[in-house]
Amino acid sequence: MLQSRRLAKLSAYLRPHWREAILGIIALLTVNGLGVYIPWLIRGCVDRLSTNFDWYEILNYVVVIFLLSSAMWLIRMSSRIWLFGVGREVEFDLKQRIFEHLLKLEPSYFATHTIGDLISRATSDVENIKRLLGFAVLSLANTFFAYVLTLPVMLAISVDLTLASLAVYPLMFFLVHLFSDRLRKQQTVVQEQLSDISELIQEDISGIALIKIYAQEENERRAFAEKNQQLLTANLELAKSRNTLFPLIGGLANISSLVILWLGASRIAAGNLAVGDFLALLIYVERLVFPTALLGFTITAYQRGEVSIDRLESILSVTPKIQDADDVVHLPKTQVKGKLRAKNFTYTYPGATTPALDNINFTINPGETVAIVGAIGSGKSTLANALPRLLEIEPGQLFLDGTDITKIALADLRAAIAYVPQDSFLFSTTIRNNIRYGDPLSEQENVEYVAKMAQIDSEINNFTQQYDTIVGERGITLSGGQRQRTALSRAMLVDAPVLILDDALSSVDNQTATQILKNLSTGTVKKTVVFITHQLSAAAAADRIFVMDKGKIVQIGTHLTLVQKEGLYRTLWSQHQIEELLR
Ligand SMILES: Nc1ncnc2c1ncn2[C@@H]1O[C@H](COP(=O)(O)OP(=O)(O)OP(=O)(O)O)[C@@H](O)[C@H]1O
Repeated sequence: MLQSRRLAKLSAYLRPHWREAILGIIALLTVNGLGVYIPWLIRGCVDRLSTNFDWYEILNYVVVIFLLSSAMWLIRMSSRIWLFGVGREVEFDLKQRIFEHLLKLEPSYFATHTIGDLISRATSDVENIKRLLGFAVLSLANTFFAYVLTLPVMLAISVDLTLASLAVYPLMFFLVHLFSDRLRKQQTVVQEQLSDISELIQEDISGIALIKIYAQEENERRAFAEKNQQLLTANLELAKSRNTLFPLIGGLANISSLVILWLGASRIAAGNLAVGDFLALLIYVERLVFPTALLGFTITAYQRGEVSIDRLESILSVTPKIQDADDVVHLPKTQVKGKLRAKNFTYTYPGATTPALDNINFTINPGETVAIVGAIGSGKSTLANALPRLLEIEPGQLFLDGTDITKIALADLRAAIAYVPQDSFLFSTTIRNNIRYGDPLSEQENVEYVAKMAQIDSEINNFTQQYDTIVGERGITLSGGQRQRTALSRAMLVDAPVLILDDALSSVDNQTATQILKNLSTGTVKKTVVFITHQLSAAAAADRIFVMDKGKIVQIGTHLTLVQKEGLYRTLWSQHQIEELLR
């Protein structure tokens, strides 16, 4: 069952390249046909030697054999180019498919799958499938044709000598069968250990500062040594099985030649076998030795590929949970006014026992700036993630301009809602390209305009390379506040009618944050701004404030009305004032 599913997958990978595959297989068939015909000619030539022969005839044989051998060489080369080419094409397709598929998956998928493991699957597993479809297919087809074409001719020459020479084959196939299960299991372990190591390297490099601060180098070194040791053990086990099986196959295949040599020689001596037949049989058996001995490597390439198919398919078979509904509604950004509404909105994270958001109700009017404040873990980020559907939510709970957001085409919804998350991720490219990420062709004046609105323009101009400064892993490191304001500029450039800032100004001082918020609410067409924050003095400038506690909105009002009332907001405000005084 599993096997047939894998074969179905393999043929699906091959389908777009069937022409090259067929050409390669036909070329292999031709090569093997010639490989059988040439010894047949040699046989005739040798038999002529034992009768009265003329040199002209022998020369003819030599020329024909030379020409056929040259043709065989050319066709074999073409078969390799076609079949290895198919492997490379499939490698290209798979890498592209995996990447595109990963882009479609929801963020929660990446919370449960490590980057190291995904990278290992997209590289070394794809490489194994390339080898399966290049080398293993070529080798299997070659072995198959070698046997199918050679055996009938051998049998035609001598049935009993042929059967005697093949007497060791059942033993050989039995050995292959015996080892194949073990090899496959050992291969799976090696591939899993490889993923584990990639994961560890990736995580340790990302967390290098933490390792140093907590002086955990020795522990991490030990953890790595342990995983590395496990990989070594798994590799050695696999090598032991392979190194037992492969020489055995090669050795047994060679016994066939010895059998022909021994029995054939005694028959020639007895006058029961022509020298030409003997020579042809010897060449034919030799022809079979190489593909048979190669069978071990072919099996390895095949099994590695099989394990890798399973590992890749486990990614490719994941259906994106968040996708366009069947009755999708298109809502172009230019038509969106920016009204947001939540109706009895409840959200529980998968596996959680209590909801992160519990029966939330609100309406945010177009152009309104709403600050969301509350204790840590009260559900603010969950709400911010739910609005652009970064979380999988049930229909009928959240609405944009009166339309259920689960019905709005994802591309339209996300074009209408610009979102700046808590972690302001920047790509390793120039500040300009980071800012115009959502609109790569945007003019410099627009880039500068949004940078001014986000209060980062003057700092960028102080860098020697200004907007051409490279940031991120391959460039300079911006301060937390600079990163946040660059990320905010990026969100502002796409000019979406709704802007969600999830604690996106936490590293910016209160005064600058308040100024930025004011800048956001100016302009001809006012954006709807949802400003999640712990900075209460910046929140105070908002049109309204939602106060959240334990997954619920417990208060709604302006700063002035809320401070006058008994409740969580007043407590938070008092704390904030004390903190400001103590600064
Ligand atoms: N991926 C997740 N899986 C399970 N539970 C989660 C997940 N993310 C958040 N939670 C839980 O949901 C609740 C709300 O979290 P959320 O991040 O929305 O709070 P928040 O108000 O934004 O907090 P903060 O002010 O610290 O950013 C918390 O109890 C949190 O532990």
